[in-house]
Amino acid sequence: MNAPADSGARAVKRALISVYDKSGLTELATALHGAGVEIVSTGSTAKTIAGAGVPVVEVSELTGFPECLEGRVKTLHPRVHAGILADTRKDDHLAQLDELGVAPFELVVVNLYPFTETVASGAAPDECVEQIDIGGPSMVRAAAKNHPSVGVVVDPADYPDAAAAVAGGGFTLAQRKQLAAKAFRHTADYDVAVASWMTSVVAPSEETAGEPGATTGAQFPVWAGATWKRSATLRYGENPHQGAALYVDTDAAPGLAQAEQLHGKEMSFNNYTDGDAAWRAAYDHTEPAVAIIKHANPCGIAVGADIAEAHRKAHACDPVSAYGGVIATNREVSVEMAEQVAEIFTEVIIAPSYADGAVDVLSRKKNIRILVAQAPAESGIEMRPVSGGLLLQERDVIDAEGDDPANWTLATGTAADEQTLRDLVFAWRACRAVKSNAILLASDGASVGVGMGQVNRVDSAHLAVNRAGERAAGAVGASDAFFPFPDGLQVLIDAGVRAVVQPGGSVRDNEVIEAAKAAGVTMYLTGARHFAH
Ligand SMILES: NC(=O)c1ncn([C@@H]2O[C@H](COP(=O)(O)O)[C@@H](O)[C@H]2O)c1NC=O
Repeated sequence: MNAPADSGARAVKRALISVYDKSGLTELATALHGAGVEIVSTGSTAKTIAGAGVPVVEVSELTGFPECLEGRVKTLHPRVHAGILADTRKDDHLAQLDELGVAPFELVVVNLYPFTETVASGAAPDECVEQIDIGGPSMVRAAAKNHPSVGVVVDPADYPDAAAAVAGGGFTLAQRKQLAAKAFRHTADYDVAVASWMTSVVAPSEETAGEPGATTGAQFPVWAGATWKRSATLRYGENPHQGAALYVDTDAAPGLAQAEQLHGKEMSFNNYTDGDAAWRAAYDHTEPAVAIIKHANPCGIAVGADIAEAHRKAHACDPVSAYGGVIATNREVSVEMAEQVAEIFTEVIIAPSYADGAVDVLSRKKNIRILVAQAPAESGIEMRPVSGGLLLQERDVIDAEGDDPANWTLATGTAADEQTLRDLVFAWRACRAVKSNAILLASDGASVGVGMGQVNRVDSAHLAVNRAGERAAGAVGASDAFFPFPDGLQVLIDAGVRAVVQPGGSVRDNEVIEAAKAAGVTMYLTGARHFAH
């Protein structure tokens, strides 16, 4: 590959190579040597190169100073850094190099000590500290700053292109800029990992609120850093006039953002937000469960003896709204379920896996997006931007004391029989996925009416009852937060709901409980709340 004359290409005569990850190293060194490049290198990198029969100059020969302090000082020397940082477009820099007897480097190849991997392995703090690379980032940053004169390579995947560029007359200026930007991203990722660990683990702030589940300095450090990598540009955002892209958190456990798409049109912005809500809602249940989501709210959630049954029950909740929905399952999609879904216009289906033949059945619909994803994180910190800042909170998971029916208080009515209690537990879990104010009516392990996103609980109750129709009579109900007045509950009572679960905690709990009592409705108080905004 010959660089065009006006491309700013600079012939590579001398390369500095210092890499922890030795993959592809001998091939690169061989290619550089073949192109007439002199190679200078550190300790074990030099040994690997020499072992491949490629001539190499040890960096200690260049500096006249031994690598010392267990490798803490190898390349941190003016003879190295002057060679990297000289702006060879400038005559006075070249003259100074001459005076100092330093030759410039046109190529720097570095990758860093595996700090993140060492921390993840559970290594002791001293060992982690030893894996904080100092000399490597210094060279990378120096070379990236000096990209008008130097090419910098930090990723073994780029070696073949680098070798080709060198053989073709050197990197173009455009290539050196791209490489420099990648190099600064590499050191930025690295520094964020080190700074996060230092802040959260080595020197956490002392404040603790003391309450169970309360905010502590360790959960919410004085500084929070993360880096995101763009993994897709999207056709548009929430609306067609908004541009949008998908980024993946380089340190987080994989989730929907890393899902593999097996079939269908490109995922849209709204597919991702609905998909995330569906994915999480399905995994709020331990039995085979299906959640069907529209605009981040469930139009059907159900559990079943198998996934096909769960899907039938979830779909039956609100077939009108399920049209064009996003479906998620917490179990493998069976062929039986696939046949059912194939009959319904569905935007996206997300599952942990698909039985043999299920994808073929689903793919009969050209556009349905079929995704395989890893189970969502069971806990962790979630972020929400607000103007001028960011809110961080612990993820709301179904594991609070109040989510276990053993800890519920029977406020009034007869204790629920086994099936009723199962339905109450299901309704309570399903309600977590509904935007507040949330009222969810359920029967036989399936939602039958969902009221969501209203600014008062009475309207949510009306919505749930209207959607349930005749199915409200005999159903159970869950409310994501307490009834502030008896009015919302009364709507459910009037529709024939026979048992209700709610957090309790209103100053008017007595009035609410009295209304249930007067109607002969069983009411459990959980003491836990599941607002979702
Ligand atoms: N301290 C230094 O002067 C220094 N110079 C280069 N390194 C790192 O040493 C590693 C390569 O060492 P070796 O060639 O010995 O395997 C590279 O990951 C490089 O980033 C250094 N190590 C850590 O800071």
